[in-house]
Amino acid sequence: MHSVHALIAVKDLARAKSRLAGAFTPADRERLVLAMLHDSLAAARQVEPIASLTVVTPDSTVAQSAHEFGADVYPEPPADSTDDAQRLNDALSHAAANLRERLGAVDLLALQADLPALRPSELTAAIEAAHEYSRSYIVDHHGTGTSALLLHDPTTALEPKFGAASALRHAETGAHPLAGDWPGLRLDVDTVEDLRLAAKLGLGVATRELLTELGWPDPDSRESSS
Ligand SMILES: Nc1nc2c(ncn2[C@@H]2O[C@H](COP(=O)(O)OP(=O)(O)OP(=O)(O)O)[C@@H](O)[C@H]2O)c(=O)[nH]1
Ligand SMILES: C=C(OP(=O)(O)O)C(=O)O
Repeated sequence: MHSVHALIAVKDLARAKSRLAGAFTPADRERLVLAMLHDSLAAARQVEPIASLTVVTPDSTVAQSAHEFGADVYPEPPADSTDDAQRLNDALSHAAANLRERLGAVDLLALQADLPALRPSELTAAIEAAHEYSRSYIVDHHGTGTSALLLHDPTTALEPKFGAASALRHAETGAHPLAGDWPGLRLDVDTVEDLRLAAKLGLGVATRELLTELGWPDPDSRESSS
């Protein structure tokens, strides 16, 4: 069984999921970010090859929740850049380098934190498929983003290229796109439409319970989506 160490990045809660600002109050949006993180971690924890789970974040509330959800925390060093994607990629690179300094040239997985419909079986299959390639990635459901980047090469760095058009940027830097019928693994939630799709697919417990408590989706949005 190949083992892999997983990294999950989450930015400051106050700035997170800005594309959901029209649908949720700031406090509810923060709860939703934590619920989706919880479900992503809960699914990842059931994946046998995942030897450790580390949440990379500058936010103390996220860090506390990550500990409660059974993950390790890598406190993000002060940012060198004001560019969001650059900050995210720098944070992941630092955390990846730190893991390899401590543990040797272990296999790595950078996984999105907003995968509330993720199934452990999908991630297990993806990790198995990734063993064929030195660096590989999973294209998101839009076909343009990346829901996970996997590194199985002791001599190469993770070189994360998350952000706009990251699927293309991962391809351009030599990573291999993994093929597989993994709808939950590909469904990163950034918009209300994504959330509806994830609800149709089947949400994890934390996100489902929160949305039920918030009365979401409201009757109007249900009508407009049918
Ligand atoms: N640790 C860390 N995580 C980040 C940073 N920027 C983004 N992320 C995380 O990376 C993932 C993708 O980020 P984005 O798409 O930029 O932000 P988002 O919060 O998902 O959504 P929007 O605000 O709507 O763009 C999310 O899990 C973010 O929390 C950062 O500077 N540091
Ligand atoms: C950062 C990314 O995701 P999103 O902006 O969709 O959360 C990405 O796909 O690289």
